[in-house]
Amino acid sequence: MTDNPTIFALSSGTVPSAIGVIRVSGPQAGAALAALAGRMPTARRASLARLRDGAGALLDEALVLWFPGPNTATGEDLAEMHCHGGRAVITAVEGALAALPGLRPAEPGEFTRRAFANGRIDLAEAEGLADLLSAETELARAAALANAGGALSRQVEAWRERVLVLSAEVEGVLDFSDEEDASGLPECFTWNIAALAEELRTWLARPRSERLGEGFRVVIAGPPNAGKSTLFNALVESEAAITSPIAGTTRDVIERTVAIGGVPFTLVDTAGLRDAAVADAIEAIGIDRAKGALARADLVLWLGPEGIGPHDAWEIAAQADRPGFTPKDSARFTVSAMKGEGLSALKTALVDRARAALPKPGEAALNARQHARLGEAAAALEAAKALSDPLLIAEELRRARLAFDRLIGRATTEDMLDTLFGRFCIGK
Ligand SMILES: Nc1nc2c(c(=O)[nH]1)N(C=O)[C@@H](CNc1ccc(C(=O)N[C@@H](CCC(=O)O)C(=O)O)cc1)CN2
Ligand SMILES: Nc1nc2c(ncn2[C@@H]2O[C@H](COP(=O)(O)OP(=O)(O)OP(=O)(O)O)[C@@H](O)[C@H]2O)c(=O)[nH]1
Ligand SMILES: [Mg+2]
Repeated sequence: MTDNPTIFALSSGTVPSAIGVIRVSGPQAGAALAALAGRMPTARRASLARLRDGAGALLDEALVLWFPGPNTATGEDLAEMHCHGGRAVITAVEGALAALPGLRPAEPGEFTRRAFANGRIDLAEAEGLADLLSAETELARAAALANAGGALSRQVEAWRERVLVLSAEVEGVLDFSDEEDASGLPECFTWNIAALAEELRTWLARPRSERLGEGFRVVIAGPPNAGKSTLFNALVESEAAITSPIAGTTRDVIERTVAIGGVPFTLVDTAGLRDAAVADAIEAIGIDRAKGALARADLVLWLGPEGIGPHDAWEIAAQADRPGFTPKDSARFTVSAMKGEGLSALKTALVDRARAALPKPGEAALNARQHARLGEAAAALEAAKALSDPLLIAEELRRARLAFDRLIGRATTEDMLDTLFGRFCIGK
């Protein structure tokens, strides 16, 4: 009981709310529920119960659930109390739980950590869950759910199996290496290693999952008064940037992360680019910052004269509603941010462009940690491919397998787990 305390926490977000779900996980979960509810509810069936503290005082009337382990979300005995979500209600129920022997409040991510410790989920699935909880867009949700549901883990298991088969072949050669007719490894062996390494390289080249949080970076640039901030405001659908007829209004780089068509974007407004000699000192700093932002863009929307923007920028003919506006042949889009004209075509094109650069919907994407481990596996396989000594090949295959194990958390360190589970909120 001391080395495995029973934990409890509010698992349903902020108070006050309509309903506050308090979860209890661990060996004392059943006893705790019985103590508060006055009886042991039927397993896996919702029922209404009066919750009372140790002195018999009524705390709340709540829906309660009892999930006996090990087939539960945490792999332990698990109880839930769906209380009224008022601050005092939650505090009172938590207080009654804390007074019971062997119970303590959960740390951030501790329920998920137990699910991992009990083999209910692996590391890649836990990371998927963390991403799912922080997903802000439809695309991020779909990618995180794929990983949380084990899409990446299953893929890694399949690769690991293939390496195991290859290892067995090498070991076979090693076992018989004393014999005279030891013919070495078959030709298809190297070919199989190469094919696997190639497959890993394809995965490594895919867009990374962090991109889903950061969004596709679109930088709006051009000379002063081109209508950059007005277009920026229209795209982020708020008056985030000041607009005015005075040239040099925007000085700072202004960023907003928004979802357009379920796809995450970071839109960036910049100071108008012009000769630093014409600009005042502050504006000149702004122009420097704008150049910095341009360097980090995934795509530039260029609102300036034809042909002098960044070479792969999209040229935008802005302020199309102005009297005397002359359409430009070179412009990819003609818009009036003020009248809202041409914006939907621009948005559609931006969504298409961003989708190509971001993880595909529902396709398992790699985060930085997973990418590093997979990179190690690929490097080991490429090394194995170049070797002829079976002993050395066996060693490289072991390295590849260790990298896969680390990827899905068969081999982990406490530090790594602290970092991952610290990402979760209390109650998850
Ligand atoms: N009320 C409530 N809602 C919730 C959760 C929760 O813990 N409580 N979850 C918390 O994350 C998520 C659902 N995740 C869950 C994962 C596994 C099991 C579970 O009991 N699994 C068993 C039995 C499955 C079954 O009945 O078919 C198993 O896998 O063996 C429950 C919830 C989201 N919604
Ligand atoms: N008629 C019309 N006026 C526009 C349009 N877009 C911008 N303007 C006007 O043009 C002026 C400059 O617009 P801004 O969006 O501030 O231009 P900017 O490119 O951000 O300028 P700086 O921040 O100084 O570099 C403002 O007076 C806007 O109201 C448009 O689509 N139609
Ligand atoms: Mg501006």
